[in-house]
Amino acid sequence: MAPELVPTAAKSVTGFTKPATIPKRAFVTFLAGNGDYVKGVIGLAKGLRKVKTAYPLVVAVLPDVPEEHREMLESQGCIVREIEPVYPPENQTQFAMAYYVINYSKLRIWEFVEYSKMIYLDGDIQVYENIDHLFDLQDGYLYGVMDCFCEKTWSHTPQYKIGYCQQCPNKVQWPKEMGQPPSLYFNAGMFVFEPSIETYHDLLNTLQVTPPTPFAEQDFLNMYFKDIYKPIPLDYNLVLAMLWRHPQNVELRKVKVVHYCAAGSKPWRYTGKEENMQREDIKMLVQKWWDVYNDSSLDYSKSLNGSSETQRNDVENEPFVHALSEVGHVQYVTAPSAA
Ligand SMILES: O=c1ccn([C@@H]2O[C@H](COP(=O)(O)OP(=O)(O)O)[C@@H](O)[C@H]2O)c(=O)[nH]1
Ligand SMILES: OC[C@H]1O[C@H](O[C@@H]2[C@@H](O)[C@H](O)[C@@H](O)[C@H](O)[C@@H]2O)[C@H](O)[C@@H](O)[C@H]1O
Ligand SMILES: [Mn+2]
Repeated sequence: MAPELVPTAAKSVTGFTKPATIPKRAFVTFLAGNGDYVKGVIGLAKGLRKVKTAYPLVVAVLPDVPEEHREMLESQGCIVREIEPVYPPENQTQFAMAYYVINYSKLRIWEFVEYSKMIYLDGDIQVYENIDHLFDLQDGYLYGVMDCFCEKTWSHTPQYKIGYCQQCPNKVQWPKEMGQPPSLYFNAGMFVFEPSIETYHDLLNTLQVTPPTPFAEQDFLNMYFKDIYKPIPLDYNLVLAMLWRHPQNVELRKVKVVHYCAAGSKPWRYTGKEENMQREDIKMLVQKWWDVYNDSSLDYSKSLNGSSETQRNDVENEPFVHALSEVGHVQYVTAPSAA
């Protein structure tokens, strides 16, 4: 039985004691529809448990996610939060994928202000090594991994047309007559951010006056956060196309997070028929995803050894303890457990 941790209240400058404000952190993902993406989110929940994260996974669900799927997520220890859809202004845009229009609803996560810092992860992402340290990145910035412009999905862009990609900026020089090269651009399948009501309202207001573009909310987020976006290494969000577009940039053994976004690579839909899907590295990564998804020892109820009540308290305490230690000036004293 873990020793009871008795946090002493933080001493404030006025000498009055007040409960330490506990900065809460969480991972957050997004789920829409009644289809098979719920498998992606369940896999993500089990993967985060396997790497022993100290933080919970919040799932922002659209109203069309059925009760059965919500219960499956709760039984895997997820915190399910219903959000209202967000639609872009009336438009004739041809999105790179027609369903991208629902991805604007991701913007609702800026409203989750009970959390001081969150890491957003798409449902088609898996975490294979602990990335909790990303929560300690300096506040005031949005962190994400630079995307690649070389897939056909980018064929509508000037950079694709001239063969320019930020992943190899020296291969094709950006022609002066085309003005400035594109700003650094992150893949919106994974990013570290700080929820904020002011930012949330400004995002929604700005969206309503911003003509939609092919990569939907990903384009919009890159435009909105252009001045505070900071790139982090691709080990934190391997966009699979990097394996064949920029293999020189990838050291697979160092990769901590894999993003199954290449056409045909969603593990729960994998047939191996699409281009690049017969590659040995793709087959290995798809199998790796299934190994986590099928590992019953990672199920929420089974991962709590001892009495689930006691262990659940410890599990629930972990973020609490972690958060307390974050606050820095809080000293806590271990005391013999009551039992
Ligand atoms: O039918 C859908 C389509 C998308 N999504 C969510 O929206 C994210 C972004 O879509 P997707 O990952 O398919 O885009 P990609 O990264 O492949 O471009 C997914 O990961 C899911 O979290 C969903 O829940 N249901
Ligand atoms: O709604 C737009 C989506 O745009 C991004 O996916 C793209 C992007 O990664 C391209 O670079 C790839 O070529 C493409 O395959 C992939 O689908 C995000 O992963 C997703 O979360 C979401 O924001
Ligand atoms: Mn994705």
